[in-house]
Amino acid sequence: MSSEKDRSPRRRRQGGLDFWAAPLLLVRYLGGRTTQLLGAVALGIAAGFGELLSVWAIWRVVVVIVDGDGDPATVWRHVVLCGVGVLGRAVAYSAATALAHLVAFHTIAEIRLALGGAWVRRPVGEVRRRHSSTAKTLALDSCEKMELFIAHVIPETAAAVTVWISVTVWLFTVDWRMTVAAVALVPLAFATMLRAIRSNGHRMGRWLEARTAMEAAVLDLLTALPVIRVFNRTGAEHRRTTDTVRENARLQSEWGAAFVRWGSPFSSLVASTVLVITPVGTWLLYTGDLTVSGFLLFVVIGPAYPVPLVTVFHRMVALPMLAAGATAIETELAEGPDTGIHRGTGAPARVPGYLRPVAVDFDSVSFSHEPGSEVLHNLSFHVPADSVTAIVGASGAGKSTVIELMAGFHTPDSGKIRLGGRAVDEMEPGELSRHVAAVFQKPYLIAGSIRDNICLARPDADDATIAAVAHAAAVDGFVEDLPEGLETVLGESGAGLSGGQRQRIAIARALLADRPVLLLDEATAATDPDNEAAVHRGLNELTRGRTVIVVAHRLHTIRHADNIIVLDGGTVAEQGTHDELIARGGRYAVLWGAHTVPADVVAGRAGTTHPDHGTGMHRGDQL
Ligand SMILES: Nc1ncnc2c1ncn2[C@@H]1O[C@H](COP(=O)(O)OP(=O)(O)OP(=O)(O)O)[C@@H](O)[C@H]1O
Repeated sequence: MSSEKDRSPRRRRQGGLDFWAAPLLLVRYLGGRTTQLLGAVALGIAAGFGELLSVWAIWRVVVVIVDGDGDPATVWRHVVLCGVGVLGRAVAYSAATALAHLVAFHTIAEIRLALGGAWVRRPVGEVRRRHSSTAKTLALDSCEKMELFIAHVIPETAAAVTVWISVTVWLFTVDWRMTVAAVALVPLAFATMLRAIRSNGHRMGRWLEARTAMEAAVLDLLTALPVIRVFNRTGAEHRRTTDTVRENARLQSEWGAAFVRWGSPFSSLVASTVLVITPVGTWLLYTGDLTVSGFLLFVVIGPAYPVPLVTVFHRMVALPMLAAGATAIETELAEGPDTGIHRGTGAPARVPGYLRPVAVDFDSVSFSHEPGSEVLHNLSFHVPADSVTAIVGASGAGKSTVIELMAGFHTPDSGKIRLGGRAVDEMEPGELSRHVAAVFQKPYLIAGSIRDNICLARPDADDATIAAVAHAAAVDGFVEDLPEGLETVLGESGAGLSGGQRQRIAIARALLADRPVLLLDEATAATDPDNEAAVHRGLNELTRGRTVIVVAHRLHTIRHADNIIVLDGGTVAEQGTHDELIARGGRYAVLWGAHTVPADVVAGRAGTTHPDHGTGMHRGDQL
């Protein structure tokens, strides 16, 4: 039965490459530029006819000299016509190329925006699972291939085919036998070219994968260079990169060998047209069925006029690569669920309680990052509005997963997450992010200035408000020392700032966002001692008057929390206040013991007796 799925990219490309992927992608993202594209095609055809006019004029000059009376006026008229043809071709070709490129750039921009939109809407967890080189291949390399298709293949093919057909018809009216001789080898030549293109079709998917793997390996090598050096893994990591580079070269050689096998006969066959024209023409001259000028026409034009087609076919060498890239883009745009939190059911965008602390509930939530390995099992807990709940547990217990689910990075496999009583998966687009702010262990910073980073959620914030949050988060302390102040443009991922400084920017950003629910995932773990007090001051300010869920390994930072949930293997092992849990002597007491003993050893040496050196989080006056 024919269904919607039958036309899906995956279905169409079964058994090889989907050569329709690029044209379909173009149609989808061409927008209102159809007229411009048709204009480029028309100008391309005009350029082809300009070239034809010049060749025809030269032939007429030859005819006048050989057959006619050699009238200088006629000769000059045709010389002028030849010039008009050459000039016309140059003008039309330039205009066609410029117009086609404009269309190409616009279309590629639309495709890139669509890819960006798809990644932004998709659950963060799903997008993060992929290596950034995959995104780079799709958004840069595969999109660039579309430029070749739109700006060159389309107008040039239209021009070449139109001119070839027109010239063939014209030559046919001059002498059909010579025309047959002139085109005799063309079908054979193009059959070999098609064979050459198809011979590599099945290799393109693998080549694309190999290229992506190579780029990923190079990126990994560069990113991890410091630890690779420190741990003396240079040889091993370099070998991994080398292997991917070699594999890429091997596939390219394979591709080249297969192409040459069929591509070379193509070039030879096209060049051999004159070998057919010459004996047939000589015979017809001998029998008196062809004039000398007619013979010259075929000898001059016969081998030359398929040349634009040859150029086009050489461009088509890239078609399998283009098809593979376009298919990958199409699959990326079609694939995967939109993040569940955007599937609204018509509820109002601003629920009652907006910007007031709301309760958070996990109601029998189960979740697996990978199919078959569930991380959270029927997890239920209640975080009252305007309270602080800490989630602790051994490494791998699922603490960060709880935070990521709460932030909407993933959708639960089953169960509900509720915010102020409303299920997150029934919220309107953007509603969850209007309620929730997060500060992670790694303070993700965007490319831009410190001000841009602080104002991420509220780009229109006024200077006084920015100054207030910068002060509360102790950002102003180090910003004042920077020559450009808040306008200082950060290097990649905040390069140039310490971990604590980056964290303070993240805290200022969350303060300015002013969300009623705050998620803190190991927000102080990477903070150096010099910055710790400042970061804690910022956090204490941030947690005031909000519903806070905090994940922490350093238990002394959360011992004043209203409720501590101890996770074990994706379920709640126990919960209560610090004192209650210590008194119970269960899992938390064991964790606390493990947490304090090594610290006491250090503290003992330093002459102190407690790990909390006064830097713990204190929520306003409560925590
Ligand atoms: N993106 C992911 N893909 C696959 N598995 C994952 C992913 N993230 C986490 N996991 C797995 O889920 C489980 C819970 O991980 P999670 O990071 O939530 O634990 P955690 O309690 O925060 O650990 P830690 O204290 O070490 O940060 C672990 O077994 C981990 O290997």
